Amino acid sequence: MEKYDFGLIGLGVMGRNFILNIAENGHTALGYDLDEEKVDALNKESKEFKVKGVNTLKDFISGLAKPRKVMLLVPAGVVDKALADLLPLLEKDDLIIDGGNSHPNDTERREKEITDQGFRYLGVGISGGAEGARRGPSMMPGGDEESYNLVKDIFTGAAAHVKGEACVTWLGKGSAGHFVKMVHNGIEYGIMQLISEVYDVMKHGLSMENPEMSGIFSEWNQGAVASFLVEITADILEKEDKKEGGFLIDHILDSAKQKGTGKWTSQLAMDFQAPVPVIDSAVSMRHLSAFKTERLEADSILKGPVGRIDEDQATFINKLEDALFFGMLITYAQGFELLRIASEEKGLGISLSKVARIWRGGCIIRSAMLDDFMKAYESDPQLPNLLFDTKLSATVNEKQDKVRDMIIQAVKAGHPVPGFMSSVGYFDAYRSGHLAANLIQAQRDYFGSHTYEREGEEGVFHTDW
Ligand SMILES: NC(=O)C1=CN([C@@H]2O[C@H](COP(=O)(O)OP(=O)(O)OC[C@H]3O[C@@H](n4cnc5c(N)ncnc54)[C@H](OP(=O)(O)O)[C@@H]3O)[C@@H](O)[C@H]2O)C=CC1
Ligand SMILES: O=C(CO)[C@H](O)[C@H](O)COP(=O)(O)O
Repeated sequence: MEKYDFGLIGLGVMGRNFILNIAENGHTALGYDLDEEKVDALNKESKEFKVKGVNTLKDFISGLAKPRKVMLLVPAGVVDKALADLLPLLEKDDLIIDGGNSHPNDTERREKEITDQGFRYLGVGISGGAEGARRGPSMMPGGDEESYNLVKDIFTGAAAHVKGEACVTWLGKGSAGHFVKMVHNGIEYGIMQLISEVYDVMKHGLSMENPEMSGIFSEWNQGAVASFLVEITADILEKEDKKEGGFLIDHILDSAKQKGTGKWTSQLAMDFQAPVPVIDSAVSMRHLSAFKTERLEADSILKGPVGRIDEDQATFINKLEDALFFGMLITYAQGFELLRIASEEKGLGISLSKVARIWRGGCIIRSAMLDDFMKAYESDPQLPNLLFDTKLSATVNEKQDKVRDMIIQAVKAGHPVPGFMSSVGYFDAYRSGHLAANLIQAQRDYFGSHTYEREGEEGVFHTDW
């Protein structure tokens, strides 16, 4: 019986597309899913590609060439169960790859448990949604490098390519891959929040119609903020609603769901004491959006302006574009700084230039800016923050006036722009040689005798206030 090169468990949105991508690149691949319909659907593809779907784990395992290479693409909550079913059927040196969005702490625990039993384990982040999985995602592998080399060719063929370079590279030990994917998603939350604030101000502050907004986003997608998320926003805004007429966007409930990766980013950033306020505010805004009933009630009690922006539309739109550039750059800067801090503390050895390189294509946060980030980290791998790069700092310095002005006008007119406010607040705090934390030290000592440090003196002090 023919043995297959690669096995995939979970033939849903990502798994089905990824297995076809692998097969299209000349590898034979075997798929398994609990859902028989998904297995049948895969078998319908077998005329075109060397793929096959099977209904039992036993057939799946016996059909794979040794050492087996098995990737899981199942929801985070069922990974342990899927592993418990799988492990008893495997043999020493078989490789298990978790390709889903797993929490980095879970990946570390699983890597230890699984390698202790003689198997190999990789935690690999994959980004790009259904289309990326099918045509070329960005892939973020972490774990033992020797194990990665077993699937390096398969992954390199499947990944997106930018300027001839594959958007995949081994990122570091342990949870490095899943940590990078988690931060990717945190940045994704931040940029989505900023774009939604722009949309809100355009719609309610400038009274713009959907096709007009779509046109602006399309135009922006040719410039400094060119990115996948800006591109799809242009598409979304012009989509008509087949059910009730008008535009689909106007029929969608203003209450966003989440699977949790943005929240994990904020939680772990807190653990590492890495400031990521744009991401935090994006996570909070998703929570606030879900308070629909409460918000409707508050709308009748809490009064404020919901007014027009009093500036010429073209001038204000130009400010919005610069604000989006500024906010996006700050969001990336926060994400990269979190990666730097966590990588150092955990000893993961993540190269930030490699991260920027593999995020340039295939993934949800791909954008024109990533080329500059890659160059910044290539010229100085020790860069503490992207804002220290000469070119990037000059750009934010130049754009900040327009961002401030945009925020002032949006706030005066009563439109919520917490993502942008967080980006400027972070920028102003980060560039402050003196923050007001001296007062916080004094207050802590006043109420709790926590002591304080003095400027230019060693040691700690306490005052009987
Ligand atoms: N969708 C996306 O855009 C992206 C998703 N991801 C991540 O990829 C992973 C997979 O996501 P996605 O493809 O969207 O999920 P789906 O829910 O679409 O697919 C998961 C599939 O796995 C099956 N499954 C669940 N448990 C088992 C098991 N023990 N054995 C075999 N099959 C099982 C499910 O079957 P059933 O439905 O019957 O339970 C389902 O068909 C997740 O971690 C997700 O966060 C990452 C990037 C993008
Ligand atoms: O990983 C992804 C994209 O990169 C997934 O689409 C993820 O599910 C998005 O996160 P959330 O559901 O929390 O919005």
